Amino acid sequence: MTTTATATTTATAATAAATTTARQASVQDAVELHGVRKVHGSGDHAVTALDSVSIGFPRGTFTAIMGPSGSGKSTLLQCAAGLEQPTEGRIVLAGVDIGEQNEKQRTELRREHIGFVFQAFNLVESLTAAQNVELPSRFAGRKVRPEQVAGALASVGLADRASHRPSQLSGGQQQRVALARALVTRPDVLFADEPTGALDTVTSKEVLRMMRMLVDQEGQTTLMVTHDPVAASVADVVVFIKDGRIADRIPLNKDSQSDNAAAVAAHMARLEA
Ligand SMILES: Nc1ncnc2c1ncn2[C@@H]1O[C@H](COP(=O)(O)OP(=O)(O)OP(=O)(O)O)[C@@H](O)[C@H]1O
Repeated sequence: MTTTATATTTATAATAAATTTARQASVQDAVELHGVRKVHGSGDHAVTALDSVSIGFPRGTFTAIMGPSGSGKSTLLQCAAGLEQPTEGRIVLAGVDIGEQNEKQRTELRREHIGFVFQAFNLVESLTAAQNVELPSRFAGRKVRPEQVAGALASVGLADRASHRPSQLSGGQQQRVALARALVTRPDVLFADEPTGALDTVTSKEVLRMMRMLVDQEGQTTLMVTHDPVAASVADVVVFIKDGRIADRIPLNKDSQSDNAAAVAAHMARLEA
C-alpha cells in the first residue's frame, strides 16, 4: 500500500521542500486538502468544523474517517467532494483546484469525478434497480449505455437483480444498488457517509466486502466516514479527526480485519477519553 505524503502548507512554510512534497502529492493523490478551514454559521453561532486540515488521499486506496460525534467527519467529506466550499484553504480533486472553478464548473467536476453514497439508500421505489442506477445521469443530461448500467450492477454482484424494485431487495442489496448508481460514471473518488449505518451486521459485511473488492479489483479510490470500527477495519488506513483537526492516521493490515477492528476501537476509545 502506498502511504500518503501529508502536505502541510502554511503561508510561512513555503519552503522548497514543502513545494516538492505538494507536487508529489498532486501526482499520486485523488483528493488533496491544503490548510482547509470550514466555519459553519456566523457571529455567536459560528462553529469551526474543520481547522487547518491538510491531507492527501492516494489513488486506489480505501480510507476510513473516524472521530467523535461532531468532530468534523461529514464536513470533511462534503468539502473534499466539492459539495461545500471551505472558508479557507484549497481542495484539489482529480487534479483540479475546486476554488478556481465557478459554480457551473464545480457541478460538472462533481458529475464527472465523484460518486456519493449515504446511510439512506435514496432509491426510487417505483423504479427498477437498473432504472435507479441510470436516473442521476439521465437527470444530468448524460447518456448512460445499458451495458454501463449492467456493468455497474455486475460490479456490485447484482447482475441478476436489474429488474427488481427496491422493495424486492434486501437492505444490503439496496445499498449495493446505490453503490452501482454512484459508480456507473466511473468516478475518480467514491465518497461514502456512514454507508452501513442503516444495515445489520450481516448485510453491512456484504456491502463492505463489495467496497473492498472495488478498491482491490478496480482501483476505486474510496473515502468512507463511519462510527463502526468493524466497518473501518476493511480500509487501508484510518484517519481520526478530533475537534476539526486530524488527530491521527493509522495504516491497517489488509489480512487481519479482526485485529484491525480491535486496534481501531482502542484508538477511538483513547480519542474519546
Ligand atoms: N450546516 C451547519 N450549520 C451549523 N453547524 C454545523 C453545520 N453542519 C455541521 N455543523 C457543526 O459542525 C461540527 C462538525 O459537524 P459534522 O457533521 O461535520 O461532524 P461529524 O463528525 O460528521 O458528526 P457526527 O458523527 O455526529 O455525524 C458540529 O459541531 C456540527 O454541529
